[in-house]
Formats: sequence, structure tokens, C-alpha cells
Amino acid sequence: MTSALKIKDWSQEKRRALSAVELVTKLVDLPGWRLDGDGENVAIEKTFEFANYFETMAFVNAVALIAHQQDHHPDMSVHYNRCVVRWNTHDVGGVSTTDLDCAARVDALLAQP
Ligand SMILES: C[C@H](O)[C@H](O)[C@H]1CNC2=NC(N)=NC(=O)C2=N1
Repeated sequence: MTSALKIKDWSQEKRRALSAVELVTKLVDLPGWRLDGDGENVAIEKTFEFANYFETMAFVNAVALIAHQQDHHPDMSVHYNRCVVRWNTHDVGGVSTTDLDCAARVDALLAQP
């Protein structure tokens, strides 16, 4: 059965962990995202706040669609009116451009309509 949902295939792409300088430079273009952790656990994370639990869960599901489509999965901590999204590329043991791209996709979900 064909699906309208196309899934990213990373198998042919060479990815690497970005350096601290690269990361800090690129985070300038991702307002609200910050570095967290170090070594292989370094990640970028951002807290999104909502009016209530239903809105928070709607956001979590929208992020899950991005994760499925991009074959790239964030850690999320889900609370009554907020969700913390944390991106890291475990395949490269750091933060890759995939994480930055997915962070921008998540921000786009909430861009001014
Ligand atoms: C085989 C599959 O494409 C890989 O395991 C994907 C799945 N989702 C992933 N998600 C994240 N956050 N990092 C990865 O390196 C990763 N790799």
C-alpha cells in the first residue's frame, strides 16, 4: 500500500557531529534552542509552553509526525502545559545538521499563521 507519507532515508548520507563552534554559530538562527549535555550526550533542546494538556499533546503528536517522516526521533519530556524537545543524532554521537533541520521544522509548526 503506497503512503502519502515519505520517509527520509539516511543510509546514503554521510553525517557527522558538529563542532562546538559550528553549533553555537548555527544556534543563532534557532531562537530558544540551547545546547545541553556534553560529549556523546550533547543535544539541542527547547521548551514549548501551551495553554493546557490537550494543546501540549497535539504538539507532541505533530512532532511525532516530523520524527517519523525524517526518521529522526527526539527525546521529549511532556508536562501539563509544556513539552521539552531534545535533539541529538545518536548515529554520530553528537548534534548533526539533521538535529538543526528538525528543530527548524518543529519551530515551523508554531510559526505565526
Ligand atoms: C536506522 C534508523 O534510520 C536510525 O537508527 C535513525 C533512527 N532515528 C534516529 N533518531 C535520532 N535522534 N538519532 C539517530 O541517529 C537516529 N537514527
